[in-house]
Amino acid sequence: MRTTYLLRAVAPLGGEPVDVLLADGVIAAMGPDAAARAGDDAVVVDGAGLVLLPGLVDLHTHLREPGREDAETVLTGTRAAALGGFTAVHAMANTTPTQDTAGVVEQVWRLGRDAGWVDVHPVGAVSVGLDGEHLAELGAMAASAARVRVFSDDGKCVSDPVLMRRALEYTKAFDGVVSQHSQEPRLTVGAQMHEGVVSAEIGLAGWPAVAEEAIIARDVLLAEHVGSRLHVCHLSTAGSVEIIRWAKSRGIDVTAEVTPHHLMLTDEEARGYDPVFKVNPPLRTAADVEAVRAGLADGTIDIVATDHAPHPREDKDCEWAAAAFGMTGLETALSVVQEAMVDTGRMTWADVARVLSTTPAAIGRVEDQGRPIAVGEPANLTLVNPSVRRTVVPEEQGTASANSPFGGRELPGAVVATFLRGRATVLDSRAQDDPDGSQRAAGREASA
Ligand SMILES: NC(=O)N[C@@H](CC(=O)O)C(=O)O
Ligand SMILES: [Zn+2]
Ligand SMILES: [Zn+2]
Repeated sequence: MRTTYLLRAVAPLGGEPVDVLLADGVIAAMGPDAAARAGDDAVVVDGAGLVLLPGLVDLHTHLREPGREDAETVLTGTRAAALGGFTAVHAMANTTPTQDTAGVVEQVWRLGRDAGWVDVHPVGAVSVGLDGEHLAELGAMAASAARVRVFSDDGKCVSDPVLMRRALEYTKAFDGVVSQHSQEPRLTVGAQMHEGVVSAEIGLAGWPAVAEEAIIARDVLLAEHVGSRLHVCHLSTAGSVEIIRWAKSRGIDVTAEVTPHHLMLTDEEARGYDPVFKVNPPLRTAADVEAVRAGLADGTIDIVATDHAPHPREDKDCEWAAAAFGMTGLETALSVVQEAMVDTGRMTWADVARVLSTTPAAIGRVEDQGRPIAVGEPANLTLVNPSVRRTVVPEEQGTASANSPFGGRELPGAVVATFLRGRATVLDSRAQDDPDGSQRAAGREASA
């Protein structure tokens, strides 16, 4: 028997409070009907003051399995995702072995299904072993059980324009999209942080904005020439926002993402030489932060994606130059977006639903996520309390790694509950462990 939930007086997209009944994996009723139809055994959630959002969808997560289970596994990473309010994640391809064949993407997809915390959509590599030279079997990954639609060599740039052109051409056949990590490799040899005043003062090799912008400019022109769609990963500079704005005004089919950390943090953080702030692309200037916030608010930037990049202690607790690039983000993303965009009056909760759920689902061609909050829709939902503040303690998070750049900071908002097809993966802000997997199995049957 599956649990039903009566959410009392929750505010869909921050609007008027209403009762919502979740039963049999779907939104069964809304309004006065909901309480009337709830049975005596329904679990009642007091939702006064809480915002109900469609379950969040991340287009850019590193789950690290297979190969770096010391940093994260599909199980720990997807539990972290559920705690962050996500109901689906796209798992990046830079695993070991690389997610460049139907076999490997199916393995990751199965691990995600068996874990049951969120839906896992593996990203397929563009090139074999991310070698940047040989096109991977994109069609076989698309046709596999994992139904791959997003392809990326993320971590590395598809810098060869001929390979990029071929990938853009091939993905058209199955409505896929190439998600580019825009980093001109020759302009960033040995780069450690944003190239600017701070890098000059503290003596770290710079990663110039033009290394990102040159690739984005090239790729939007290639996408126009080939007539295919393009997605730009973790855009980080004011110039990149300008190029995307221009491309969209020309009718080029391009979408772009920004990470929570690029919406909040600047290169000033590097002054303490703490590698927790070392990331690709690097934290930029305050002017860049303002530009990406403006770009997200006006729709030039389509989505927020976490680029959750867990690393074990030994790869981060070392000198800056030796440390790995990347920071965790699944469990702070919504709070950072609230602080940077909602509490500043630049976006509404409906906008948050668009940039963290509806549009990422659309870009990834995920049909049962990012849906309207309406009767009959699958109950993939997130319940948020925007009125609380909490201090981030990386060691207490669900992720297996502690490299959060927000450790020790106070952020607004908390995920109270996450529902995946009507089943609570998170309730009272706690992960709902289900050791025998019975509820998860029930959820799967209902969704099949
Ligand atoms: N963002 C990062 O700094 N690191 C990512 C790779 C990537 O997203 O480019 C990782 O895999 O660790
Ligand atoms: Zn990247
Ligand atoms: Zn990444």
